[in-house]
Amino acid sequence: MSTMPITTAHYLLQAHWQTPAALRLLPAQCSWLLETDSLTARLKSRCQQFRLQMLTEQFYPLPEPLHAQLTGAGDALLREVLLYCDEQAMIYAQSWLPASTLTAIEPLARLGSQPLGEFIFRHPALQRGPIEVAELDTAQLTLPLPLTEPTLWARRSVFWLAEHPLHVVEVFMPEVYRL
Ligand SMILES: C=C(O[C@@H]1C=C(C(=O)O)C=C[C@H]1O)C(=O)O
Repeated sequence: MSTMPITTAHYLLQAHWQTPAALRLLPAQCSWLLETDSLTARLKSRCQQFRLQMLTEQFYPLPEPLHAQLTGAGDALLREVLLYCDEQAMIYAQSWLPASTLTAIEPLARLGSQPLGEFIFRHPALQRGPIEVAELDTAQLTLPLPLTEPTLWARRSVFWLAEHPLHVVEVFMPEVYRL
C-alpha cells in the first residue's frame, strides 16, 4: 500500500488552519478559496476540457484529529484527485468519507471519475461547515506533479448530507487564480 496519500493526509491535518478573516488574501485568492458553490462547476465553466484524475481511493482508519468533527473512530475512504482545466492541474483534492456515510449514501462509495461536487451539490439535504484556510509548505506535499511554488493555499470544510459527514481539503495550484 502506498504511504504517499497518508503522509500527505497527516501533513494536511497538522497544517495551520485559520478562519479566512484572520488572513490577508488577494482578491483572486479570496474568490477561489471562499467559493461556496461547487469548484468543479466553476472550473468547468472556465475551460474547454475538464478532467478528473483519480489518485487514490483507499480505506484507512479515520485519523484521530477528525474523529470529533466526523464520526468518531472507524474506517473511512481516503479519496485523492487532481482536477485539470485544459490539461493544466488546477486543484488537488483530498477527502475523507467515513464508512457510515458511504453506507448511508451509497453513490459516494462508487464515484469513480465522477467529481464529488457533482453529487453532493445536488443533494437536497446538503449543509456545509465553515471554510478554514491554510498556507501549505509544498515540500511537505507528495503530489504527482511539479510544484514550483514554495507554498500553496488550501482550504478545508466538512459537508453533511443529511446527518452524514465528509471532510474535504482542496489545494489550489497558482494557475487557478488566472482562470
Ligand atoms: C466538493 C467538490 O468536489 C470537487 C471534487 C472532488 C472529488 O472528485 O474528489 C473533491 C473536492 C472538490 O474539488 C466541488 O466541486 O466543490
